[in-house]
Amino acid sequence: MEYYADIAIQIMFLMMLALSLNLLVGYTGETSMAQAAFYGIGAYTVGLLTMPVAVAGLEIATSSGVAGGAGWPFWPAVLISILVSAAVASAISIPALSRVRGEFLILMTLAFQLVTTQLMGSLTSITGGTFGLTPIPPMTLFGQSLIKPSQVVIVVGIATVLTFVFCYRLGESPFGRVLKGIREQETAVRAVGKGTVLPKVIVFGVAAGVAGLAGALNASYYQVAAPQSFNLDVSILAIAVVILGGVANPVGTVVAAILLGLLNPVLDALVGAEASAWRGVIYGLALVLVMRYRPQGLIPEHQGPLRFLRRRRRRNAAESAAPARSERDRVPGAAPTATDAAASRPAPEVVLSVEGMSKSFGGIKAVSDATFDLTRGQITALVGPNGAGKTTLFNLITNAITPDQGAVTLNGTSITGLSISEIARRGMARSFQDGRLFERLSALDNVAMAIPDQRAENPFILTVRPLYVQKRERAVRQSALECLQLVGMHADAETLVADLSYGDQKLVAIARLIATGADVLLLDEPTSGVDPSAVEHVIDVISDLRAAGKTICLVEHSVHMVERLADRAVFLDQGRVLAMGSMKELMARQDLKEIYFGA
Ligand SMILES: Nc1ncnc2c1ncn2[C@@H]1O[C@H](COP(=O)(O)OP(=O)(O)OP(=O)(O)O)[C@@H](O)[C@H]1O
Repeated sequence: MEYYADIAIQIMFLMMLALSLNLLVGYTGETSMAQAAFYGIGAYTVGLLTMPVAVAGLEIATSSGVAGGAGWPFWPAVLISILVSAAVASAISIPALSRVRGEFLILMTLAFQLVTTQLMGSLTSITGGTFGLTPIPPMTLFGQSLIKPSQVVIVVGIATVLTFVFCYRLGESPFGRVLKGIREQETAVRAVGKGTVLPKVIVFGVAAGVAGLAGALNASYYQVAAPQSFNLDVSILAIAVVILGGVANPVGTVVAAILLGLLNPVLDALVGAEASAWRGVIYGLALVLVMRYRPQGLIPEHQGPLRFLRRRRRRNAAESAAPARSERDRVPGAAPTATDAAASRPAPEVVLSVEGMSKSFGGIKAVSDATFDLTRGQITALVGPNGAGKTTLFNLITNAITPDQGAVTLNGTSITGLSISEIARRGMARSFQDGRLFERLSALDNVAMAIPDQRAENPFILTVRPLYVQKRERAVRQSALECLQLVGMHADAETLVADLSYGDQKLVAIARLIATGADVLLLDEPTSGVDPSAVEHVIDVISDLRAAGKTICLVEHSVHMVERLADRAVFLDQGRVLAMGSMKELMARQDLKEIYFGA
C-alpha cells in the first residue's frame, strides 16, 4: 500500500510540474527550460522557512550543516514558496518576453536552469550543498504531521486536482484565449489592440508559482531539497510529458505523466537496478515516435472528453443565438446601398493624415515621401503595380515597422511612434494580406479576441470573480457572433479557422477587424485568393462598413473592384505617390495605365 501511494505521489508531482509547463508551452507557445528550477525554488523556500530556528548553544541545527530555518508553520510557508517562485520567474522573464521571438527565452531559461542548479549545489551554508537541505519538517494538516505516503497522497492528490482545474480554467478563459492568440500570431494580437508582454510575464509567473507549489510539497514529503531533484533533466522530462500528451490539453498531460511516471517502477520491477540506463533511451524513443507519427500528441488540443462537451455546448448556444447563414446582417446603421450612403454623407472631414512617409530597406526605397489623407466615411484605395510600396505603407502607418521619416495624425492627434496595439485602441485597425488568423482557434474565438476592454482577460479578476467573468464572456461571445453574422459566417462560429476555406478565412478576418470597434479600417487585399463567387459578398460587406460610417483604406489589385468600391484612389509606384483621384480618372491617364499594366 505505502509503495503504491509513493508511486502515485511521484507521478502527481510530475503531473503538477507538466501541467504548469503546459500553460507556457501549450497555451502560449513559449518554451521554458527552467521549470525544474522554479520547482526547486519552491522546495528550498519551504525548507528554509519551515526548518527550526537555530538555537544558541546547539551546534548543528540541521544535518546538512545549515544553521537553521525560520521555524514557520507549513501552509504559510507553502504560500510564500509559491509567491517566491512566481516573483523570481516574472522578474527574469521580463527582458526575454519583451522580445517577440521565443528563442531568446529558451536560451535565457536554459542559462537560468543551469545557474540555479549550480547555486543549489554550491551555496552550502544556505542550501546544504550537494547533499541538500535536510531534514525539512514533514507537511502538516490540522496540526498533524503527515509522514506516511498513504497520508501524504491525499494532500498531494487534492493539490493535483486543484492544479488541473486551475490550469484548465485559466487555459480556457478569456486570458487563455489571449495566450493562444500569442502562440498563433503575436502580431495579430497586438494589431487588435491587446498588449502581449504583460500576459506572457503573468503566465510565466503563474506557471512558476504552480511549479513552486509542487516543489514545496515535494520537499516536505521527502524531507530534503537537493540539486539533483531540480536539474535540467527534470525540466526536459516535464517538456517531454507536455509534448507526448499533446500541447494545450491538460488531459493529455495527465495521461502522459502517468505513462512516463509509471516507467520507473515498471522498469525497476522488470530490469532491476540497471533500469536507469534504459530510462533515457525509452523517453527519447517515445518522443521520436510521437513526433513522427502523432506530432499533435496523444490527446491533441481539440480532442478529449472535456473539449467534446464544451464544444457541443457552445455549438448549441451559437445555433440557438444565430439565424440561418443566408441572412447576412448589415452593419448596424448601414444604409441599403453605397450610392444612398454617398448621398447622405456629411461634409468631408480628414480622419487620417500621412505626411512625408519614407522607408528604405538597404538600397530599396520601399516608400518615398508619401503624403495623403483619409476622409471620414469614404473608401480610399491604394493602387499600383507589385512592389509599389502599398503594404509597406500600411506597416508604416500602424508602426508595424518604424519609418525613416514621416508623421501620422489620427483624428487630429499625432500617433507617430505609438505601438500598433495603442493605435488600434485609438481607433485604427488593420488586416493582413496573409490573414494572420489564429488558425487553431474557432472563428468565434478569433473574433472574440478583438473585442476591446475585456476585463475578464485579467487573470486576477478571473480568480476572484469567476461568475462575473462568465457573464462578461457570454456578452463577448454574443458580440463576436454578431460580428460573424455581419459577414455571414455565424454558422461556422465553432469551426476551427484552419478548417475553413480561404475565402471564409478572409471574411473571418474582416469580422475580427469589425470587432475591434475601430472607426478607421485598413484592409490589405481583402479579396486576393478569394473564390470569384465570394468576392461579391466581400464587396457587399465593405460597402456596408462604409455606409455605417467607417473610414476605409484598401489595398487592392483588381481595377474592377476599386472602381466599384473606392471613392478615391492613391496611385503609388516605386514608393512614390504619383496621382490621386477616382479610379476612372486615374485609368484614363495613359502613363499610369502603362505603369499599372506594364507597357
Ligand atoms: N522587410 C523588407 N525587407 C526588404 N525589402 C522589403 C521589405 N518589405 C518590402 N520590401 C520591398 O519594398 C518594396 C515594396 O514592397 P511592398 O510589399 O510594400 O509592395 P506592394 O505594393 O504591397 O506589393 P504587392 O502588391 O506585390 O503586395 C518591394 O520592392 C519589396 O521587395
